[in-house]
Amino acid sequence: MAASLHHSIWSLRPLSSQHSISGNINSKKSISRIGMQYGKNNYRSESRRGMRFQRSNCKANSITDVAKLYLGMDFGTSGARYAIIDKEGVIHSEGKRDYPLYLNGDAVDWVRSWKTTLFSLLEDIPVTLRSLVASISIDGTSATTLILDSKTGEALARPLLYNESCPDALPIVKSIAPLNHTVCSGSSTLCKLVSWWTSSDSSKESAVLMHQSDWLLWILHGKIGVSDYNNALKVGYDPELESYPPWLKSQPYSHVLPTIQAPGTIISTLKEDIRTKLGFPEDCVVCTGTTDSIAAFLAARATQPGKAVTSLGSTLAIKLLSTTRIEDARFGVYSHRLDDKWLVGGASNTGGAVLRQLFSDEQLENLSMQINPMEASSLDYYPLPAEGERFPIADPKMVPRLSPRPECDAAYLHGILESIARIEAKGYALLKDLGATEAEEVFTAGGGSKNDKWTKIRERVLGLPVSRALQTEAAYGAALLALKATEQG
Ligand SMILES: Nc1ncnc2c1ncn2[C@@H]1O[C@H](COP(=O)(O)OP(=O)(O)O)[C@@H](O)[C@H]1O
Ligand SMILES: O=C(CO)[C@H](O)[C@H](O)COP(=O)(O)O
Repeated sequence: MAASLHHSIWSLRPLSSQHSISGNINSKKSISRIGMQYGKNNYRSESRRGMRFQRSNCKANSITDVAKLYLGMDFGTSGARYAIIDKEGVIHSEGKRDYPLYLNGDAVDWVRSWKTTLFSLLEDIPVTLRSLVASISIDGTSATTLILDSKTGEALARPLLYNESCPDALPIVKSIAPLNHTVCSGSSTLCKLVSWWTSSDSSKESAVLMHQSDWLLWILHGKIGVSDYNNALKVGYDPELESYPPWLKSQPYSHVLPTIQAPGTIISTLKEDIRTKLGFPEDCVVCTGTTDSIAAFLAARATQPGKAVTSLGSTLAIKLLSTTRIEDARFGVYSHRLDDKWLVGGASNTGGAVLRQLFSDEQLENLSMQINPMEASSLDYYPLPAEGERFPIADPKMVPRLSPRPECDAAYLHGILESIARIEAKGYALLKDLGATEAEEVFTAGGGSKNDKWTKIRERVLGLPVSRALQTEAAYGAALLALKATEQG
């Protein structure tokens, strides 16, 4: 790999040797260096301005003992979260917000929803902690694409989400990119850019492309058009060359591409007006982010090749630490850079979004209790929330398969969980077949990680040790990025 112009952001100090705790964790125990300990999260769910928010604050014995804190924010598929840690990785506060629904005609006004959520979460942070925050980072959903006017900051088109596809642009992208390159997928950021470029009649000379987390960070630091080499992978940036490849730089829209830094690179201080209004310190810096599933991997602190993290959120994203880089758009397989190694994997549209269409979280918990995870389900589904799949089958026309539905809901859920586990197993087998380091252990992040029965089903189907990561929230990984940025200076 080319000598890195980017500092090594991935050699995060392992803050603890233990990566996971098996079994169902319903509380986080942490004895910090300042003798602070907090047990079960005291989530208080309050309604404020009609939006549900949850906050958990550990009560520091002596807050003045904490020199500096680090804020990570995760803008996932169904909601956003924050985590505030100290340099030992002890959590001082966490919070969560569902996205408020704003409509712009028939379309969801995501720009307004995400911006509202950003400031709601910042305001949810206890004022006493805000004054100690030294650095902020944000992760977002990968390939969620915004195109803005770099002069005004106004959006030139509606955001295109991570799982939206622009098949119209695929033939053009395939004609310029290498065979089976990561961008050769309808849901790639480059397909979204080319689709806009070829169809929009808005002004193009001052356009700039940003990903969801880049855009949220821009609101905080004010330097438009800056991204990171994880988010930029799917627009065609080459993290090994540390540049856009010649076949992309020669395109008429190359001026729209953002400048790239390593994840966790300080961009600027927090904007004055936000800082003074919300009570953050003068030296609070904002740094580049990453994608949500990479932040989840960072949170798990898996550092050896063969270790993997499956993010069981609204989607199923798998990340395997490998010494070899692989990519094949025919199957939706690509490699993100992780210092001198590669995070190989892909993201399926299966996952929690399908479960949420059928069951409430409470029903999931109750029905799961009735499942015997050591018994294989004979039901064979391909659970998708809608038409389209990205990995391990890259088919934008793939239709969900969720029938026949048995009378018993517990049996139905068992079949769905087992079918999702089979997709996960197929994904890991595909990575091995394509030459990646073989998976030897899987940690789990995301909302599905709390389901102990599902963990056991997955362990049986994958034939590998599967456990819940010690930290299951991507926001924790983003906070580690913010911490790392300040250590790099
Ligand atoms: N007990 C459970 N078993 C399985 N899945 C669950 C359970 N509780 C919540 N989930 C799923 O977790 C998902 C939310 O996880 P989360 O990581 O917050 O998603 P995202 O960040 O992608 O929005 C929901 O789709 C929900 O169906
Ligand atoms: O499914 C998703 C949303 O949660 C994203 O696609 C996920 O971020 C996977 O993308 P990447 O592997 O680039 O992080």
